[in-house]
Amino acid sequence: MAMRPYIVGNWKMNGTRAMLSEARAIDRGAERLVKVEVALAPPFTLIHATRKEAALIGVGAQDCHAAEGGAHTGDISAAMIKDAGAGFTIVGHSERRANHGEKDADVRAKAEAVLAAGMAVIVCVGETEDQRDAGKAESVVARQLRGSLPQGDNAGEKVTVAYEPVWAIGTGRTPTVEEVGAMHRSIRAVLKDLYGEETGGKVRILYGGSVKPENAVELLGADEVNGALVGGASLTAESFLGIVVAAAESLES
Ligand SMILES: O=C[C@H](O)COP(=O)(O)O
Repeated sequence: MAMRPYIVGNWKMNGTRAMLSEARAIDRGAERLVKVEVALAPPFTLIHATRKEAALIGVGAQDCHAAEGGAHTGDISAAMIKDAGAGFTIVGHSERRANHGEKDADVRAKAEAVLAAGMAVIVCVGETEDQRDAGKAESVVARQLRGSLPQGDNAGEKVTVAYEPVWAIGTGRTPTVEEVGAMHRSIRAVLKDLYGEETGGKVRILYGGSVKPENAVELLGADEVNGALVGGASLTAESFLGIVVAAAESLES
C-alpha cells in the first residue's frame, strides 16, 4: 500500500452529542499516527460540533442532495454541509441505494454537487451476495463506477472510491484477501480508463465491510487497498484507533 492510508469512520445513523467524546479521543489518537489520514462522517447533526471538537482529523457527511437548494423538505445540500464544516461527503452507500432507491445517475449527480461545492467525495460501490455468487461481482462494480463517478475537468482528483460488498456490511463476513485484491485491481483499471493513467492511478480505493482491528492488517495488505471505510468499528475510539494503528503497521509490512 504505497499511498498514505485513508481510514474513514462512517457513523451512519448513530450519535448524539454524548458521542463527541469518542470523536475527541479519535482526534487525539490520530495525532500520534501521522502516517495515516483519518476522518469521520458523523450524522449531519454532529458535523459542526465534530469539526470544532476534533481539529486534526477530516470531517464529512454521509450523503447530500444533488440540488443547490429549493423545495426539498428534509434534505441537505452540499453547500450546507460544507458550511457546517465538512471537507468531504460520502455518496452512493449501498444503504442509500437500497433504502432510498438511489441509482447510479443519482449518485453521480450528488458526487458532482459535492465537487461543485468544493469538497472531496467518496463514491461507494459494491455487489450483492447473489451477484457475487453468479460470478458478476466485477462487472456489477465496473458498471456502478462508470455510472456513478463524477465527470468533468479534474473530477478524478478529488474522488475516493469505497468498495463495499453489500453482503459484508455489518455481517462479520469479509471477502478473502485474494478476492479483495482482485476487485481492487479491477476498480483501478476502470479508474485509469475513466480518468486517465496518472489521475486514475492516484484515486484512493478503500475497502469497507466488517473491518475490525483484528482483520485490518490483512485486509489493508491486499492489492490496491489504500484504506478502509469503517462502520460499526468506528463508533468507539478504542476499536477505530485499533484500525488506524493497523493501517500504520500495514505500511511497514
Ligand atoms: O460505511 C461503512 C460500511 O457500510 C461498513 O460497515 P461495517 O464496518 O459496520 O460493516
